[in-house]
Amino acid sequence: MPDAPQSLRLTTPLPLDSGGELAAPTIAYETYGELNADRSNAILICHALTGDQYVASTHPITGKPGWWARMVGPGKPIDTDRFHVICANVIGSCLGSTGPASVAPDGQPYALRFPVITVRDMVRALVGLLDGLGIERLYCAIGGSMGGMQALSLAANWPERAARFLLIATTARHSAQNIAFHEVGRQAIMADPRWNGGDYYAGEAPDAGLAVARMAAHITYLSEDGLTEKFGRRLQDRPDGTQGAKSFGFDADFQIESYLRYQGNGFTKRFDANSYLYITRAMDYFDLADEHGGRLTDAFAGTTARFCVVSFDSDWLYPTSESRHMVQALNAAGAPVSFVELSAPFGHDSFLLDVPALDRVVKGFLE
Ligand SMILES: CC(=O)SCCNC(=O)CCNC(=O)[C@H](O)C(C)(C)COP(=O)(O)OP(=O)(O)OC[C@H]1O[C@@H](n2cnc3c(N)ncnc32)[C@H](O)[C@@H]1OP(=O)(O)O
Ligand SMILES: N[C@@H](CCO)C(=O)O
Repeated sequence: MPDAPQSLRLTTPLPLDSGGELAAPTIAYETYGELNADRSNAILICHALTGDQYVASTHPITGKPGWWARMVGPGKPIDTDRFHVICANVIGSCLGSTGPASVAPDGQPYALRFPVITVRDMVRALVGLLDGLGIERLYCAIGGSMGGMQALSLAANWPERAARFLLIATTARHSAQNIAFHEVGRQAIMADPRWNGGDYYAGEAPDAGLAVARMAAHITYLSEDGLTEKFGRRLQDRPDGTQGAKSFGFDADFQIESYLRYQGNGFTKRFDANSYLYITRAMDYFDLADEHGGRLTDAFAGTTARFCVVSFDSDWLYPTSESRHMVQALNAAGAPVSFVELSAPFGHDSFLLDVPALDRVVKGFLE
């Protein structure tokens, strides 16, 4: 079991890549397992776009198990009998860390007055959290998807803060295709009249736009084979009990339509539309080579850490070629790095699902 929900307020303003700063942001986090006497067994898990700090504990809104409960816990690949696990909600999000829905110093929600942040800004806040917790050097920093971007950013900008980095289903640079999908989602939110220029906290939220954004994004987290296997062209049972019949209208005739509507609507219950805008923007801006003078290798110059890079053969969002690119850069920087492409049918979200080979890789790397 985790400790009670925890948060830490940074005591100084957080400088941002945009040139601005965030006044004393709050970082909400969860911990699992005991920190040992010499503080050498801490693992930081960084979450993906819509993830949160509830990595292995019940989500306070959905009531569902933590998003990596299969991976984190006593005797699990990230073994909390051995490691002290920390997982924090990124700034810009909406599960307790400071974000656009938070109250600004003037007493009103930030909304679009919240500054545009980068992945490096998120990590700067995480480093502030580690400082506050008195953890100088992590045993390992781990992340999938945007979590992997954070781990990469930590490796590049604060290399002394971790001895190992485990990067899963991620990339060192957001591609044009990924920026394009994010832009579709943002436009769906902004086209919802309830979005109201981001100023909706006193009224109804732009759930219709946010649901469409999630539906479009969710497709990118899956794979064609996975969709065919799970739904194919099968028809959805209708609310009136009719089975296997087309409506000759625009109901959710196909199971995949029904599924996407369900995922889209469910998402609006646990996520803030403005946070979605800010976090997707941070991901789009992520380009580690560009941050380090144009050569990815230079981002890792002088690192003494060990790296493990994992990709999935069905992930077309962050394909294996992007992982290879990271591995080549790490090799060129002289870093010890192991790399594996795992076979799994679930697309990008494979890192969240039942892929026993991933469990073995994670456990093996931590040993
Ligand atoms: C670090 C992080 O990334 S944290 C964020 C990760 N979490 C999320 O993304 C949460 C939302 N996403 C999901 O649930 C993702 O699909 C996953 C990857 C996490 C889970 O995948 P799976 O276990 O394969 O579940 P699946 O995608 O099939 O969804 C199951 C749900 O869809 C519903 N569903 C399945 N078929 C249909 C259908 N035809 N019509 C309507 N609903 C359907 C199921 O009833 C189930 O509902 P429930 O979640 O309320 O129990
Ligand atoms: N499905 C996960 C991973 C996206 O990269 C999320 O919603 O955060």
